[in-house]
Amino acid sequence: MKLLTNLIFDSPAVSLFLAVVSLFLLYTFTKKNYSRNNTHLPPHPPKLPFVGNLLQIGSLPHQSLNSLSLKYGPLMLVYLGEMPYLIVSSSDMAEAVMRTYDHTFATRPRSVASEILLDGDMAFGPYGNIWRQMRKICTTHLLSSKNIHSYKTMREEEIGYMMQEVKNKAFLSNGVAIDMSKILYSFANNIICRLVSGKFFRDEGKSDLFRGLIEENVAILGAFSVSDLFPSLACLEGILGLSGKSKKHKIRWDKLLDEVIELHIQRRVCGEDGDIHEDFVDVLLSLQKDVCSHLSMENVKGLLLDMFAAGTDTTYIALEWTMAELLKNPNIMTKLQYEVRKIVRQNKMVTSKEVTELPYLQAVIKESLRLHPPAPLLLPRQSMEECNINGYTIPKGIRVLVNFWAIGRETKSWETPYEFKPERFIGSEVDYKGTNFQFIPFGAGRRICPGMNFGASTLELALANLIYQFDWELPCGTRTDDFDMKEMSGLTTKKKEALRLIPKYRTSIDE
Ligand code: HEM
Repeated sequence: MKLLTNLIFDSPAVSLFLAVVSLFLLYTFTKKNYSRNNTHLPPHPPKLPFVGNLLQIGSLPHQSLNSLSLKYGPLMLVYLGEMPYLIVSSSDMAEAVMRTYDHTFATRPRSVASEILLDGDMAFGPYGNIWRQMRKICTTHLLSSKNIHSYKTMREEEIGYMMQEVKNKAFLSNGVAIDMSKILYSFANNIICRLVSGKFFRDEGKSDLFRGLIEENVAILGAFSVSDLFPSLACLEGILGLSGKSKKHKIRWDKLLDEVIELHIQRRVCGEDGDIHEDFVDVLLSLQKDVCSHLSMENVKGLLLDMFAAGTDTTYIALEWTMAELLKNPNIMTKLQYEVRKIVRQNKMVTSKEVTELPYLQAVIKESLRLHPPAPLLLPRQSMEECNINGYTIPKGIRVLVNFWAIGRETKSWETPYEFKPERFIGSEVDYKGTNFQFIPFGAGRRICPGMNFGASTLELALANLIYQFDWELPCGTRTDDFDMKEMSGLTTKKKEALRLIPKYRTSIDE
């Protein structure tokens, strides 16, 4: 989540902005706020007028919020500009929000960018009938267990392409480290584009176009616009805010999605069927024809955009961190390679079926998601009515951030929480399905990630093949202790430095 601090310091309009801030300081002193009206609100750190607690939030908000919550408790208020946010930082409080009061917190706050870019979508859309209908389509027609199984061949094919790319780059680089972040990003991007639009995206130049648009999406959706945090400055949105950028970006998406949809319509009319399986565009177009369907073309495009935005970064980031942890912990890498190579003896590639027989691999992925959740603050929620949690009044309309990064490090749930120790998941019932609130990398409740099973299967198969087919080394001169594990802030949290590794292809699997 791009911080306002970034917004202020990066913006060319910084001076104008600060001048306006000073003028409004006086105004906000007199402005009524939640804390003066209600004494039962959760505690909050001391705040400055107008900017609230913004200056206490560093470039990695989940880490700053974790430090504040250790002082002010697992349910605290933080003022980001004029807007109060409820920060949830323990498994108990997460359970209260996402199970006990699941319905109360089932909606999402709208931001300037999501309002423009994702009008009619599901992931950032308000809770209600349209969301329910889209969610049903998503879980029964697009990402059901049956469908996920049917995407097996496509997933294996895309992993095959990635393996070939690593092999080629390893050959050409002649023992020099290659940029694995780039390769993993392309893989995650290709698999989501293929899932959503079939092979269309591979047409001339389209792959790069999709990639650029998705990257821009994540950047825009992860940034706060001025009026998101300072509603009293809404009049300055046009000059300082994100709305202009979001509108331009939306036009580019519309053009591309119209083209994808038109091509799918024509293909149906001509009776062509290039892909063995229907892709998401095909499914959504069929459903739209249903007389009972209230799915507008905006909803179809919104759902397609959701898949691109929610599926690409998360998958790539999870793979990037898992590989980084394995290189940092060579004993764990050896143990994992032993497990995979023992089961998979005959094949050139690990198959989806074989992955189900690899408990240590699954433990490694869970441990990586615990320490490095791709979405450390999940996606924001908003309360639809007032409620009472732990003796505190939670007002209607308040925005909520569940800090899973902090929950994954809670000492009451996790022994030596900062250590990468996959063994903790062996023989443990703790899973990410949304019922164990100490482990919710995919969220929980009615807004839980509908791509969880698809995402997890992709991670498992990709990782199994990466470590089955290759041995991996750090760049020459880098020791495991020096290996950079810093995070970079955004809607999702990737590695700050690109993951550069030396892959050594195991020629024995060709024999
Ligand atoms: C490692 C992979 C992934 C992770 C860690 C992840 C994580 C998340 C999280 C934390 C949320 C918010 C849940 C909440 O508010 O409780 C979410 C929502 C969502 N995710 Fe994922 N996700 C992943 C992969 C995917 C994939 C592959 C897709 C689609 C193909 C997807 C589609 C969505 C959608 C559409 C939502 C919004 C759901 C709603 O608001 O009803 N995700 N995801």
